[in-house]
Amino acid sequence: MASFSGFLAKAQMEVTAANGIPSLMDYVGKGGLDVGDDLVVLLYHIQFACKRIAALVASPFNSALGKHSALTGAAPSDRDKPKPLDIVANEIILSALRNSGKVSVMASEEDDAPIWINGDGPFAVVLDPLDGSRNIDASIPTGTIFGIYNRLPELDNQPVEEKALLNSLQSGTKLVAAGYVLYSSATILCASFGSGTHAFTLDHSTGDFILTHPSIRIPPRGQIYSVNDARYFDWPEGLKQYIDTVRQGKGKYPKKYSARYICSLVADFHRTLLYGGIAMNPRDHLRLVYEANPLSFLAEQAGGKGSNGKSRILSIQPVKLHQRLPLFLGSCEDIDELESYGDVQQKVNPGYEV
Ligand SMILES: O=P(O)(O)OC[C@H]1O[C@](O)(COP(=O)(O)O)[C@@H](O)[C@@H]1O
Repeated sequence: MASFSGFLAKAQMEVTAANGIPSLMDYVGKGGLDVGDDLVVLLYHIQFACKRIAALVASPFNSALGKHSALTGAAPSDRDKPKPLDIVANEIILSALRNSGKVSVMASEEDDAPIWINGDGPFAVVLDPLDGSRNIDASIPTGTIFGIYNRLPELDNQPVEEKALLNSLQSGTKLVAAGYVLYSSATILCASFGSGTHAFTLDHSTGDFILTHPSIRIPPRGQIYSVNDARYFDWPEGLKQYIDTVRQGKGKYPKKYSARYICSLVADFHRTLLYGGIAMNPRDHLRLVYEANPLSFLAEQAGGKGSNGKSRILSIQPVKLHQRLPLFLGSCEDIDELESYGDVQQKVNPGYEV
């Protein structure tokens, strides 16, 4: 007799096929967006790596792994040292990118310098393999963020270190594709290839990412601000005034705003993409190359904005791989209103190491 889960899987496959709902791989392939064979192969390997990471994050053994601090040399109180799962995730993605044969260089939050992989690979990939990993022990959502650039052929004859770095420091305006994978109650892969932002939910019964949110549009206005407001007293006057104004319903949108803050960038951004509002970190904390740029690309492709509080994130030329900056992502009208307060970047950061 067929098992219930087998029955469920078959029924779901029939429903998806009957409704013509494509999987990620169908969607990007020749019958869909047709993003090109090289990018399809790369995406196949990235999504495969992220399914492995999703399984690890949800594993009953992930916290046991976390206790082996000898693996990383990190003392438990050392807030910014990579946790073991960050490292495992990094290795999983590196191996997937190598296996794809499509990547010349990978630049990751977990590595001091970019890793040169294969001079023939058509793409450079920047990534944060597991953001928010300090949340894992409490089963709070985490995420992988990635950005994909074309390799710059004019650098091919440069020394390896130099071409690895310069390929990784391309302006966000040159992104070919970007995405994130949210590991939460559902595992969601959200990506853009330069024609809209689309999200796919992992169907655990078939192992496919299924298109669940085609052509996402961020509402032009949200009613939510997302920030760590324990730092209120370190904020500049402009940011204090903006938050005080919208939470009293005295802003351009005459409704009282609500606060939501998960403290996990991918999760806070995902909610903002769907519901609108602003996800922000006003201090110099988040990274331009592999956090702010990919997420700003997704925000813009969904009709929203990514700003450092003064200007467009994608137009900032990176000068260092691990460069940090204030980040404001979300609804167009909310970001415009916030920027009109002028002074919204937190310059001081007393009491916090990073
Ligand atoms: O401490 P803050 O300012 O609230 O910053 C929280 C942010 O830091 C992050 O945890 C990333 O920081 P790490 O790279 O140090 O893990 C984000 O996921 C989150 O949005």
